[in-house]
Amino acid sequence: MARQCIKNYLQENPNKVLVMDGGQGTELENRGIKVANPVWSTIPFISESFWSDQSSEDRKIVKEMFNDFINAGAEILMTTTYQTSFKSVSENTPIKNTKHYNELLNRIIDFSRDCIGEERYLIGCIGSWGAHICAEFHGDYGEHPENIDFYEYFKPQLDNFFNNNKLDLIGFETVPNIHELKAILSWDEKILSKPFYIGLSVHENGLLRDGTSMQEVANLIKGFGEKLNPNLTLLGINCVSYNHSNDIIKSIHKELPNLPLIAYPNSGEIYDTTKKIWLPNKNPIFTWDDIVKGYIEAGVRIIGGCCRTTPNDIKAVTIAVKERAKKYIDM
Ligand code: MET
Ligand SMILES: [Zn+2]
Repeated sequence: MARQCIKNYLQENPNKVLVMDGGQGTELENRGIKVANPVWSTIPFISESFWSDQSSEDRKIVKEMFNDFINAGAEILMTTTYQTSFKSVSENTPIKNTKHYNELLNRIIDFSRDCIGEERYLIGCIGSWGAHICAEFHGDYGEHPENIDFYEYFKPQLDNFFNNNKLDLIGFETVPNIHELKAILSWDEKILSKPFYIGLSVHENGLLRDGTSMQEVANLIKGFGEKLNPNLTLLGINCVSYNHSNDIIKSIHKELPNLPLIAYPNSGEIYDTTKKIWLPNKNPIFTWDDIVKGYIEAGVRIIGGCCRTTPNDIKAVTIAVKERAKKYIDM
């Protein structure tokens, strides 16, 4: 059965909350893929044996990851293309021209679609501009972020993703800088020609990583008025602190009460950039049930997990979402 356009689906089913998958990059790492390189979780797809050898170990690992997220309840899953911009790929792999780049993206999308089946939604994941220089968690884009040609950077991936019918939704992830947000919002329906969302990278203190308040973010969006691209389907947060994510979501909902939201926080563990290890979340004051409850009350329509969240986390999200749905029906 053909999938309904996700924007229409969300509008026609106002009480439905979709469960998303978890942090693929870190999950592939957990399963033995060495992702520590500039193209990160794209790495398994770069090797020719992934495509030529049906029994390749990496192929099995990626497939099993998708499978485990689906078994945990995920209804909408992502391509593992966070670090797959043309710039990152062409500077760090043998793929140097747009023809080969498009072949790579098409292969990844075909493979991901095969893994998740026809009935589930597939998100084409695009890491922020800052991702290619590891700036997505501080948002410092240099002295003149207003002069960065964001469109030139994103164009090859946008041209591919927005024209590929196997993708239902495009996700701009971990956007930490207001100039980048402004640029994405300025692209019209000809460029961003199908449903998309923007996942903001927000600090524990509630500000965008570059220091912009959520009120300023909202004013920027409201300022577009009628000119806002109608394909902007959801706004939200990803890879933000698990413990603080409810407050952040509430602050966005307060400013933009009519915009559907998406939220997928990280596991709450802290990455020690010096030692390059994840430190435990010493203070897990909330359960997924608390988190999901708060999200749904604040207009969140898609809930999943980002870095270091596993199929077990997604299982907990699924249970919490189902519990909420039951309560809603009982009311
Ligand atoms: C640094 S946030 C990364 C998000 C990405 N979707 C992943 O987990 O693979
Ligand atoms: Zn993440």
